[in-house]
Amino acid sequence: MTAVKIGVIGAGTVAGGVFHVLLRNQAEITRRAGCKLHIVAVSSRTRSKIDNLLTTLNANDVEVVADPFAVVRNPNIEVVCELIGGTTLARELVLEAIAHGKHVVTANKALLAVHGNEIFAKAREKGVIVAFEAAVAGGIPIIKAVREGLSANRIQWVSGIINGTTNFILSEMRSKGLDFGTVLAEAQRLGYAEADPTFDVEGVDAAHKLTLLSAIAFGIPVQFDKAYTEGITKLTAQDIRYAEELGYRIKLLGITRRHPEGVELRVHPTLIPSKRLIANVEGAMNAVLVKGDAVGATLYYGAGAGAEPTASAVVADLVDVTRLLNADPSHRVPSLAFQHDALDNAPILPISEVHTAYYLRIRVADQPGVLADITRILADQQISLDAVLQKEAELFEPASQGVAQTDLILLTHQTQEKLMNAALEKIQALSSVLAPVTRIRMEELN
Ligand SMILES: NC(=O)c1ccc[n+]([C@@H]2O[C@H](COP(=O)([O-])OP(=O)(O)OC[C@H]3O[C@@H](n4cnc5c(N)ncnc54)[C@H](O)[C@@H]3O)[C@@H](O)[C@H]2O)c1
Ligand SMILES: N[C@@H](CCO)C(=O)O
Ligand code: NA
Repeated sequence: MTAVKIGVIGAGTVAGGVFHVLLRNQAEITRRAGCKLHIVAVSSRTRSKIDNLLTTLNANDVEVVADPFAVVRNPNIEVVCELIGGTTLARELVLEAIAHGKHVVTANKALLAVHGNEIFAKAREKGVIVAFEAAVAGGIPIIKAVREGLSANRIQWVSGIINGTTNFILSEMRSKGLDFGTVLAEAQRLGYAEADPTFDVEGVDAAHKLTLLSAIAFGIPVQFDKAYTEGITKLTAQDIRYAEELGYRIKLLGITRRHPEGVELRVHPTLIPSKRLIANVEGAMNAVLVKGDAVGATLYYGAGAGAEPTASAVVADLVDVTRLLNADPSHRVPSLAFQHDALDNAPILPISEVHTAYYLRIRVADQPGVLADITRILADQQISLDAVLQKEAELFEPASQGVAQTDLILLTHQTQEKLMNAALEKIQALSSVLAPVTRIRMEELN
């Protein structure tokens, strides 16, 4: 075999990166793969941009087609690279490619988090590979690390910054004092954001990736519908500042942890001690901590979004597929790391069952007894405090009759979320509590 024939679907940010990386490093990649990786066709909705790219790269032998089904049904193509995103057309195309006996490489975490069980099952039936390194933490080879490098371990938990857009937004808000909208627009311009950026800022993209990480870490089916998902849109500059004063950074963290009674699967803003390495991951960079019983804690860091970092993972998968083209399917690494008939049916725990510590910001009337009322309610739920901070009193607007108000910041020890919910309901009902209580979860990550 002198070349493996690849069809690319989509001609956006990641596809552009794939063309650049593959053509620039063609000789080096061929030496690794054992034969040339040849893109024979690309499907694009529009012509001018892809034509310009191919001309610039002197890749005039690549056929440009409008219909993506012409790629997946092309008998000449052995590997389909799905880079359009979304879960409807992408699902049809990937299933059609598999039905035609083609291997698939995809960067599409939404597709696999939602339809992964179906897609992996069909791929197994047809004896083809569905590779997805680019779908989680962009260029960081985290899928390979967890699925292959840590296969001796009983993995205890995985926790990570796995959305570049939100990490970029939080970093820029904290360090430059920029507002949310300005930074989001910049993340979109830089090609980090999803086609629908609410997937980024509401934590959905991170939950897609966490679902895949959880599946390969614990050998469970993908269960995105059971993930707890909270984004960064309600975070205020004030909370970012208070956290900083207390020695913490706020990051959008994905956390999946195994317990005897089930698996935690949650994405939410999280206070992390500033001294932790992961708290200092800035911009669109990602970092994933994986704790195994034998290896201990391991940390993987790198670019989580952007054209060429993501292309790095896509092309690595293309090399893997090429090396395995003639291998017996039973010798391949299983899609979800564990043998398909050995998956665990451990339940995903509802967020109300999760144990964590909390940062609470409570806007109160600055009068005697308020703190005592709040701490009594917390004590009634067996919640103990780690720290209390009272900000300087300020005056209400004139309409509020000049009542002094202040922010109480409380850091609690670990408790169960349902106990905290019960306490917060009572705290919120106090007449001295003047605004909705802000609650942000905290993790020590050790
Ligand atoms: N941008 C990143 O940093 C990044 C990183 C990791 C994974 N991903 C994933 O990679 C995939 C592609 O992302 P992107 O950033 O390149 O997106 P993009 O919007 O830049 O590109 C998507 C391409 O698909 C094409 N497309 C969309 N719908 C189509 C349709 N119905 N028919 C034909 N073409 C269609 C678009 O025209 C565009 O060319 C997504 O699944 C995304 O989640 C992106
Ligand atoms: N929108 C995603 C792209 C990488 O998956 C992010 O910002 O992380
Ligand atoms: Na990756």
